[in-house]
This record gives sequence, C-alpha cells and structure tokens, in this order.
Amino acid sequence: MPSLSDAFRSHPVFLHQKHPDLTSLQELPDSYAWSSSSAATTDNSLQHQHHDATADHRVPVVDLDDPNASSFIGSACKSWGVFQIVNHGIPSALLRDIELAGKALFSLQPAHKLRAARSPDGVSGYGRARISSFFPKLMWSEGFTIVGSPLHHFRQLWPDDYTKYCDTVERYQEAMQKLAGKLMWLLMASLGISKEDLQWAGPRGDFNGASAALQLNSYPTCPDPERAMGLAAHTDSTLLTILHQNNISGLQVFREGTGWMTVPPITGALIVNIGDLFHILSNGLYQSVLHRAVVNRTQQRFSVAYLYGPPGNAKISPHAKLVGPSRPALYRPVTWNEYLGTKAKHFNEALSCVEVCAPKSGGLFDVSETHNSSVQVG
Ligand SMILES: O=C(O)CCC(=O)C(=O)O
Ligand SMILES: [Fe+2]
Repeated sequence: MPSLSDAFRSHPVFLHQKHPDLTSLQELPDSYAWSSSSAATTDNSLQHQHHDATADHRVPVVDLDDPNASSFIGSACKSWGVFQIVNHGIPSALLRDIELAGKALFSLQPAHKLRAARSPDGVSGYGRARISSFFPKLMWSEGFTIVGSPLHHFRQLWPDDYTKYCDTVERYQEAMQKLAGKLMWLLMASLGISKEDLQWAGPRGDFNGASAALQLNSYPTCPDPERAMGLAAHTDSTLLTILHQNNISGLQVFREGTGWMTVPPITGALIVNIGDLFHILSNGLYQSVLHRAVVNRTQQRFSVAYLYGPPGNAKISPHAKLVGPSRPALYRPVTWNEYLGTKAKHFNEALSCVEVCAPKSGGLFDVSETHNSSVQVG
C-alpha cells in the first residue's frame, strides 16, 4: 500500500535550500517582496487588514460537547469551509509542549537546522513550504514536516536531547489522530452518512490506516510585513486539517463576496479546515477553504498543522448518498497519492482537473434530496 512518504517521493518538489536567516534581515529583500510599497494590492491580494468580525462575518466556533455540534459543523462547512473548535479534549499542556518543541526547533542556528533539511524528493524535514515552487516570490516562513517518526531528524538536531521532543510529537500525533476520527464522524453525520456507509473507515469505523503529516510553521517578525507573505493562498489537499496557532494572529481565510478574513486566535481552541479531498467526498457541498498566513513586525508566529487524509489505497469519490438525479457526481474517484500528484502539477487548479462535471450554479444543494438515493459512484 503506498504511504504518504511514497506519494511525496513520487512527486518531488525542487526548492533551492539556501535559506537566509530571516531574523537577521533589517530590510525586505526584493525576492521576498510580493508587492511594491506604492502598489495598490489586489491580486494575491495583500490586503492585510481584516474585515471586522460582525456576527455574520466571524469564523464559527463549535463546542464539541454541544449535542448539536454536528449540525453546526455542517453549516460552517457549507458557508465557510473552516471553523474553530473548543472542548476538543486535547490537553492544554500538550498544545503548549508542541508549541515549545516548534519554538526550540526554529530558534536553532540556520546551519544547525539544515542538518535536518528536507531532501527534494523527501517529505520530512526542515525547509521552505512545498508550495513555494508555484510562486515567483519567496515566503516569509520556515517549516518542518513530520511523517511518521521524527526520530531520525530530531537526533540530528538534538543529539543529546531528542527523546523529549520525539515523545511530544508522538503524543500530539496520537491525540490528533483520535480527534480527526471524531471530527470525520461529526462531518459525516452532518451529511447523513453513517458508519456502514463508509467502507474505507474500517470495520470498526476507526479510520485505521489513515495517513497524516504534521507541519510545524514559523513566521519570524518581518521588517516590512505589508509587502511580505508568510504562506501564500492555497487549499489543503487533505480530508481535513487541524491547526493550532499560538496567540498571534496571521491566518486568513478567503470568503466569496467579503475577501480575506482573519481567524482570530482563541486560547485553547483549534481550527479545522476542510481540505480538497473532503470537498470531493461531499460532492462539492463542503468548501475546501482558501487560506494564507500573513506576517507582522513585532511578534513571531507559530502554527502546527495536522494534515489528515485517507488510507493510501482508499479511493475518495463523491459519496453515493450525495449523488442523485439532480446532482451528478462532480469528481472522479482519486487516491490521496493520485491527488497529490495532480496538486504537485496544477496546484490550485487541481480540483478542476479531477472534475467530471461542472458544478451547477444557483445555490447550495439540499442534502436531504439524495439521502435515500441508491446511485453508486466509482
Ligand atoms: O500557519 C497557518 O496559519 C497556516 C498553515 C497552513 O495553512 C499549512 O501548514 O497548510
Ligand atoms: Fe494550509
């Protein structure tokens, strides 16, 4: 069965590894300037101001202990593709520990960090965002990707001290895997899909064999944040992503008709993004949210993304219960590996590459319309 590492290995991204020490720069080098200081900023739209969060313009916050959590999540996914969660069961000490591990890692000297550099066809290790290759300008950030055990790389970074950091990562991965499974069923329930309806979730519905990657991100303080970009606009290729940000804002999501909106940090809350694969599974009902990270002049920002996808051999397709005479399947079945290949080539156009039928215009589709449909897909 192909693993996530195999998937990345077969779709290498070549990034030049030379990485200046961003913390030492007093001025923004041209290679990092996404807009000129006088330019009206429209396209990759560096409007850094966020729209003030009136009730309708606030990323929804869902209490997972609420008996109606599933239906709140459903509404959030239809209109936003992102929501924050509280009462998620992840201990605050674990959130603090993973943040401390990230801080310790990114504060190492540049040459030291490069001991754990990600190889061009590798998935794990230190380096620039994989999406960098799609943009002419560099991003004001550093990342560290972990698939499976970080032992090999952590030994290179902390020869005498790696066990405590490995232990933190392992505990974090375990807790995230459980939470991701729980979120998957809340999402499924909101679409009227039960455990019997999802073969690849396994006989006990525990998503055994699901794949995941952990992405640590650091956004150093920036001398000219209005012209820089921390992480350019993208959607995640995942089913879902669980993001922990420290108490510094920077994550923005794009809303049709409104523009870029900041997702404000809420102490102890986690952010859940719908990824492209869930968009496919939901037959386009749930949005995979376009998001980016902006930077600031005074405070270093950290985030930890748990990128969650299906088992390597699972074909993800619009679920049969969401397909009917009035709503044909919009996408063809794909494995995560195949989809990552499409993304590596076509980036933000990847979803349209697996489309089989243009989405109908004219509003949201009513889930109840097809709950009893027996049409099979894939
Ligand atoms: O740092 C953030 O807030 C966003 C990170 C992200 O989008 C990613 O790692 O895919
Ligand atoms: Fe992302």
